[in-house]
Amino acid sequence: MHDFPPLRNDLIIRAARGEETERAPVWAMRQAGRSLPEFLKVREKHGFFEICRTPELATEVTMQPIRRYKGLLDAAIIFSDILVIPQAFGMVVEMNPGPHFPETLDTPADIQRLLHETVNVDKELGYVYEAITQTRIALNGEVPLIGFVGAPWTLMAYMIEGGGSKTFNKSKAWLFKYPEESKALLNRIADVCADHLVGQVKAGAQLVQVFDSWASELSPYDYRTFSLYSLIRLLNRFKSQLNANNLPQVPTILFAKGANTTIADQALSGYDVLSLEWTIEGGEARRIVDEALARAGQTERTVALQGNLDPSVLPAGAAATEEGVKRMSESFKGGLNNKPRAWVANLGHGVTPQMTADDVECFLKNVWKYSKANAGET
Ligand SMILES: Cc1c2[nH]c(c1CCC(=O)O)Cc1[nH]c(c(CCC(=O)O)c1C)Cc1[nH]c(c(CCC(=O)O)c1C)Cc1[nH]c(c(C)c1CCC(=O)O)C2
Repeated sequence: MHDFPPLRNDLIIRAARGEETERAPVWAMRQAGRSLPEFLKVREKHGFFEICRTPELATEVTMQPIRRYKGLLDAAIIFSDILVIPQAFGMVVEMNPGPHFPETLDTPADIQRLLHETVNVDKELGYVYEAITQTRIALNGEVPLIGFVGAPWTLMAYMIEGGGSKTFNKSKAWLFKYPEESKALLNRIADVCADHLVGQVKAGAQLVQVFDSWASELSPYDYRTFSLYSLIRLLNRFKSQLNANNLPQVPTILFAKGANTTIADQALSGYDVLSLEWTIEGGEARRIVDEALARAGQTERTVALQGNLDPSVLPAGAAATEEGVKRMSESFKGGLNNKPRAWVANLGHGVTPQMTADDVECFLKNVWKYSKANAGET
């Protein structure tokens, strides 16, 4: 491990560990990206994956929102993509403008086409670790740095569909026609994802998030059987390798987008924080999580929650954003004396190019205003 400057803001780490905080820590998924004119400027000259693979550029765009929203953000997230894992397996992924795989996995026989049986993450993804180390130096202890990976199911779906999909017909056909081969593929992806997260922690990541963007496509049974099963394998391997390498057990966040019917199962999966889409209220999710923990006898554990304002509220303007943040804060608070407990404020999904930087700043300022203890009380 490198010697980095001491951390001056550990609010998100305390919330992720289940503590009450004086106000809710806040960041925004995709806070770096096309809502920022300074990002678009870098993008004029450099390709998307070129930025990911050039540590100086990745560091620069990771730092852009930290600089712009001076003091308002409680975390940075490393600029990279979930699709670096299929690339590490040897698949070609283009960004034009969405992700596109010229060659997809059509049947289990195609798995042989994956160049690597296992992936040496240091060799294939060392550029991410270099970017993380450079970003930690640039952050100078201002806020923690989040590392991330895609979830095995979401990555498998991309590798089979070749890009986004409305129906997920091809990837679901795999699950139902070739369940054993699908599980084997999910396991293989999970192991590489775990290794990639370990590499990120070794390089300086202080929390990690797993993005299961296509979680809501599966029935509760299939989510448990295929996705959550591989997410638990990923987590167990990650934690045991951190131990084996004398690395800190950093907080883990699971974003199973829209998978609201399996929140109780997610609560028992071992992740420290569950990130929610806007299709469930914070208070309702808290009740489900706490009941699941009580039923399982895990009363000493707290599972924190993250989220979950509908991102579409932001472009609707300052009044709508203030009203949305106020309602969100009321729903997620619940600590003693009206303090936020075990809550990381965020959007329910990422910042989009439809938002301006001012829209995002308005969101952040309102979280500061309404998530404070006693805010909004008369
Ligand atoms: C599904 C997914 C992907 N990538 C990611 C996910 C999970 C989150 C989610 O559900 O949105 C994760 C991701 N992608 C990116 C980050 C960077 C860190 C951050 O959050 O600021 C993160 C955490 C940069 C990016 N990844 C991408 C961009 C925009 C591309 C560009 O600059 O041209 C950025 C800033 C491209 C990308 N990458 C991906 C898609 C579907 C797209 C195109 C969609 C879009 O246009 O927004 C795959």
